[in-house]
Amino acid sequence: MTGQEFIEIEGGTPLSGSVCVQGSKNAILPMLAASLLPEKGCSVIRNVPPLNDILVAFELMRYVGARVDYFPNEKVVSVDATHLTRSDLPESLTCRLRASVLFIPPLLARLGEVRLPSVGGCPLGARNLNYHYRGFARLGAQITSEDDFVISGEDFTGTTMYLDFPSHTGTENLMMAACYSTGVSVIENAASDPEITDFANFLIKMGAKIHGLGTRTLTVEGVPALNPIDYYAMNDRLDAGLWMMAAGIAGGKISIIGVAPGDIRILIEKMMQMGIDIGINGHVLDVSSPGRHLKPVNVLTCPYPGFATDFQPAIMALSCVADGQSYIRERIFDKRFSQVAELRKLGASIELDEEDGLAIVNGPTTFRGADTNPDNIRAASCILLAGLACPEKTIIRNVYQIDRGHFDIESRFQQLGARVVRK
Ligand SMILES: CC(=O)N[C@H]1[C@@H](OP(=O)(O)OP(=O)(O)OC[C@H]2O[C@@H](n3ccc(=O)[nH]c3=O)[C@H](O)[C@@H]2O)O[C@H](CO)[C@@H](O)[C@@H]1O
Ligand SMILES: C=C(OP(=O)(O)O)C(=O)O
Repeated sequence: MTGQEFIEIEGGTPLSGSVCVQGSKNAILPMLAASLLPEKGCSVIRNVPPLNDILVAFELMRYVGARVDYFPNEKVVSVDATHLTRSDLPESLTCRLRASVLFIPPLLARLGEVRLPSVGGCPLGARNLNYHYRGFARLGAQITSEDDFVISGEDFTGTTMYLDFPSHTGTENLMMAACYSTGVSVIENAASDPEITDFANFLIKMGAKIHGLGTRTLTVEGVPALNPIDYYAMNDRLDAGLWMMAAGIAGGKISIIGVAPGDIRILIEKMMQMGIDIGINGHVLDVSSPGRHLKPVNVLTCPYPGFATDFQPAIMALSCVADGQSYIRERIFDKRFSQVAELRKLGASIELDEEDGLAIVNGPTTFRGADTNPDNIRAASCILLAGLACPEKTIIRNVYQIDRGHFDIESRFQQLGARVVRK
C-alpha cells in the first residue's frame, strides 16, 4: 500500500453472485490482546483477515516481546507470549490503532505496568477513555500519569463497576481485567454487542468464568490463570452489512455467505422498510433490490441491539437515492458525520445539524463523479456505496481507511460484477 493508491468506482451496474463475509476485526482485536495473558504456550486464532488494524496489533504484540506468526492464506495467527519483555507501547503504533487500549489488562497482568501514549482510530469526536481508567482504578490499579497514561498494579480485587454509557472496548477491557482479579466483579450497564459475547467465549475457553453473556450485566469470577487456546473468531457483521447495502444501492441480487441474521436484525428491518428484499436462508442472506425508488428511512443510532453507529454512514448513502426525506440521528459519537462533506461532492443534498446529531437527507440524488478523501473506515464504505450508484467515476483516496476494515475490497466487489479497481 502506498499513499498514492486510490480506489476508482464506475457505478451503474447491478450486482450478482455471492460473497463471503470476513472475520470480525472488532472481535479479533481484543482476542489478540488477551492472547498475551497466558504465561506459557501458543494460542491460535482463526478467521483472521489481513486488515491494517490487525497488522498493527501484530506489530504491537511483537514490540512487547510476543512471537506472532500469521498465515494470511489460511487466515490463522499463532501467538506465543511466553517471553514478554516490555510494556511501554510506542506512539508510532498506538496512534494508528484505537484498540491499543485493549493491551492494558494483559500487560498489567504480565508485567505490572503499562505506558500507553495517545491512541488512534477513527476520528469520531471526543472518544474518552475515562470509564476504562476509572474501572482499572476500582480494581486496584494506580494511574501514575494521566498525560502519557502510565498505569500500574497487578494484584487486583474484584469489584462492582458501572459504566455511564455501555462502552464497547470499555466493557471488553474491564471484563478482561476482572478475569484475573481475586474474587467477583460485576460490570453494570455493560455493552452487549455480539463481538463482546464472542470475546467472552474466547476468555471462557481460556478458563475464565463470565456470566450474563449478551446482557447488560456481566459477572466475572476471577481465576488464577488463563490458558492458551485454539479459537475460531466470529464473522464480521459490519462487513456483512456493507455487502447488504451494496446490493441495496446498486440493485441486483446477491447472496451473502456467513451471516448471523440475529446480529443485524435492525439493519435488515430498516433495509426492508426501504423496499429492499432480504431473504434469510440460515446463515446466508439473499438480498435483491431495484437500486432505485427506494423509500426514505429514519435511523437513530443506539448501543446494541439498536441501530449500529458503524452502519450510519453507509445507510446515509442509500438514503441519498431514496425518493424523499430521510432523518438520520447520531447518538453515539459527537462527530460522526464526516461522510456528509464527501457525499456532497457527489451531489448529495444533506442538511446537517451536527450539534443536534441530525442529518436530513433530501433524496433522490443523481450522483455525479467526484474525487473524495474519507477520513474513517465507515465514511469510506459510505462513499464506496454511493460510487456504485454513480454512473460517472468516483475516486476514493486514503485507501488505508478501507483496508483497516475490509479485506481485499476490490476483488470481492469485482466478483459481484461491480467496476471497482485499485490504482
Ligand atoms: C475497535 C472497536 O471495537 N471499535 C468499536 C467500538 O469503539 P469504542 O469501544 O471506542 O466505542 P465506545 O463504545 O467506547 O464509545 C461509545 C461512546 O462512549 C464514550 N465513552 C467511551 C468510553 C469511555 O471511557 N468514555 C466515554 O465517554 C465515547 O466517547 C463514545 O461517545 O465501539 C464503537 C461503538 O459501537 C464502534 O463504532 C467501534 O467500531
Ligand atoms: C470506529 C471503528 O474502529 P476504531 O474504534 O478502531 O476507531 C470502526 O471499526 O468503525
